[in-house]
Amino acid sequence: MDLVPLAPTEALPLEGALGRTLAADAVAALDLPPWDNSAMDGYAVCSSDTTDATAAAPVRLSVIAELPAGTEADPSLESGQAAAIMTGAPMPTGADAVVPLEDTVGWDPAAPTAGTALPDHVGLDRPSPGGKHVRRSGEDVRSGDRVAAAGELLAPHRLAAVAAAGIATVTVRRKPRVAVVSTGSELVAPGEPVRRGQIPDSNSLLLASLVAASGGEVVHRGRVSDDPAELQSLLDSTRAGSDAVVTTGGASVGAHDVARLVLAPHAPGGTLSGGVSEDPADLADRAVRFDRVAVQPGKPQGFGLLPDGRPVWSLPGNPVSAWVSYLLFVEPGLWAMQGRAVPRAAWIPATTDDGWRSPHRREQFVPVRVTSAPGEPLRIAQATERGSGSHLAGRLARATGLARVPASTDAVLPGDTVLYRSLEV
Ligand SMILES: Nc1nc2c(c(=O)[nH]1)N[C@H]1C(S)=C(S)[C@@H](COP(=O)(O)OP(=O)(O)OC[C@H]3O[C@@H](n4cnc5c(N)ncnc54)[C@H](O)[C@@H]3O)O[C@H]1N2
Ligand code: MOO
Repeated sequence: MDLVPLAPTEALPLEGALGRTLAADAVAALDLPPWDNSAMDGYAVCSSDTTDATAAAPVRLSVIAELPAGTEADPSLESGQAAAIMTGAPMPTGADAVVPLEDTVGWDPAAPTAGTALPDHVGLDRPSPGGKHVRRSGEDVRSGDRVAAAGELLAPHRLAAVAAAGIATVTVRRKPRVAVVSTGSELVAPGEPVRRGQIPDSNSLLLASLVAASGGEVVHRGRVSDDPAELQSLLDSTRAGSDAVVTTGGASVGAHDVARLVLAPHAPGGTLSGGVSEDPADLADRAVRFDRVAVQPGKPQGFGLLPDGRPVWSLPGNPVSAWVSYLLFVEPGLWAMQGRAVPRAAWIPATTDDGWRSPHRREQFVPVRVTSAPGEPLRIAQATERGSGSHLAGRLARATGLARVPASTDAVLPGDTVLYRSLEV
């Protein structure tokens, strides 16, 4: 993650900031609430007037005003007086408690409330302590307080909190601009007739959709053949307009594994292997490296910086492998580019209905679906019913998420607890 560059910042109106990450703290422009106000529809009163109220000897207060939400009026209450007040209306000077309508003498739940005349008097049959049903100015947020911190995602509820605090513009990270490329001479556009040897390219749609969900902007989505010149020319043509590149396919050890040949040209078997690197950085830690990582699926992985500085993730071509690899490696990378501090991924315990084998010393990720009814303890079952067969692109549609099995586990048995991440959103 240390290698990925932070996206530049920009100021945005709140309307366009959903899903962005704050690059600077959002600081309240107001006290919240801005003034003491009522938490109930009822009567604003002086609590000292109500101290002796009982059912046998109710207190009678004269009603001097009506205060709807939005009013600027501030009638000064004296002892013996009350003001009808609606939820959210400012407390009148002198009042320190609100008596809900339901707690007033003679209140009839069946009587119409709208359009009725203001009564002259209101009766109270119990004391109402000072502060009761009053929302204090500044009790939520004070002007100058931090409402949301740099690094936090502007999710709908956080965006609303920022708006509530009187802020109109936020400083956020620009969306990382990502080029998504499927590699493979066997790929055709979805819906095109396939001759023997060909398959529809599903990975570029998968990855572009995932990039958008991670807060990135897809500036290019396409496919190239296994001819290294095609991938190289795509890298060149997207250089100016993208901040990162994600490829699938050609990440393994085969003779035509184009991503590895082009992205790691100085590695053994690469297009420039045996030659002398002109750029010492190619040989340093920043260069793109291809490794076998201890996860299933998703073993062959490439990652590093291109000579132009763009991070590139080279994911395996098998569709389930591409999905899992994206979630493990690319999503955190795009979050890091947005300076996002708090990872959103939540893994929760679930009981599995079925069992399957898990590879020794590799953490396993299995497409699963929820089988429990809403409200029941969470249960899951394999979506593909054939382990994590990483080529089962069609059965992926049955999955609602992924289960995660630790590297130390060789077999999952029916009734075992595994970690589950929902991926329906
Ligand atoms: N000798 C070895 N062979 C393989 C190994 C290995 O370690 N040694 N690893 C296997 C594993 S595990 C994986 S995963 C794959 C990854 O290979 P590549 O990244 O080189 O992927 P490809 O060979 O290009 O494709 C694999 C598979 O996926 C299909 N595919 C590719 N792109 C797409 C796409 N855009 N949409 C849908 N399907 C796609 C492709 O047709 C292949 O069937 O390597 C194993 N081999
Ligand atoms: O790693 Mo491969 O992704 O197991 O199928």
